[in-house]
Amino acid sequence: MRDATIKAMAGPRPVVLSGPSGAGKSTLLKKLMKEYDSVFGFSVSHTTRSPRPGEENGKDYHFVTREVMQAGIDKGDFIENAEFSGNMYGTSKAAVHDVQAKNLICILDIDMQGVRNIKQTDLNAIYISIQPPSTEILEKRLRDRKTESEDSLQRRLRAAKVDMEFSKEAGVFDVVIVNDNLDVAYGQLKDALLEEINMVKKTSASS
Ligand SMILES: Nc1nc2c(ncn2[C@@H]2O[C@H](COP(=O)(O)OP(=O)(O)O)[C@@H](O)[C@H]2O)c(=O)[nH]1
Ligand SMILES: Nc1ncnc2c1ncn2[C@@H]1O[C@H](COP(=O)(O)OP(=O)(O)O)[C@@H](O)[C@H]1O
Repeated sequence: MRDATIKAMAGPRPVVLSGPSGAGKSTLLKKLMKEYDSVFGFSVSHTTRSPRPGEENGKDYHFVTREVMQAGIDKGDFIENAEFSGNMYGTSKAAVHDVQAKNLICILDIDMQGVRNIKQTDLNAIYISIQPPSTEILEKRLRDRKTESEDSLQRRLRAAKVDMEFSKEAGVFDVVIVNDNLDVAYGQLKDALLEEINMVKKTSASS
């Protein structure tokens, strides 16, 4: 077990969303948080990448330098961390604690290294993979998003190929959702989480 302190704070089971960059994780997650704002809370990761237009420090990510991030890792502040496409990303213990302290379902948006590492903890998460319909569609969505340089785009597409294979490994994900039509994919995501959503709603109604 990598971290035993998290368990003491345990509320409802956390949800891990993973999948290739551009598969639609943020889009689906934002829809879910909007519809169920009193049910889900987002685990705000740290990253060394630069903010995109519209991204807010402390809301989308904690945007930090490599030095600050490494110091936090060395201090033991992180549950997991990974290098993705030339940048560092990581989930701090505080990010998960903050959400669980509010008795909300904690959602983590992390890459496949994060999935492997979170599986070693006692977080007892639900693992959901969001996949694109094809690599061609993924590339088009990433290009249309206009957030990446050509180099960053190519790195993400290379990582996507590995991620798409990883999603097929037996026993890793509880649910794999192919995000073709957004409304259909969103419906599948809600279905996968229905039990947890109802549990949180019942608990908050009775308290
Ligand atoms: N391991 C890990 N991966 C993360 C974390 N935060 C974000 N990621 C992943 O890092 C990758 C890149 O994220 P980002 O730069 O926001 O790009 P995007 O996925 O294309 O929107 C995605 O696969 C995220 O799921 C984290 O705290 N830990
Ligand atoms: N089902 C879908 N159909 C068409 N475009 C989509 C769909 N889902 C997401 N997108 C678009 O694809 C791009 C990548 O989605 P995003 O949520 O940023 O992916 P991720 O968070 O997995 O990197 C965004 O521009 C988003 O608006």
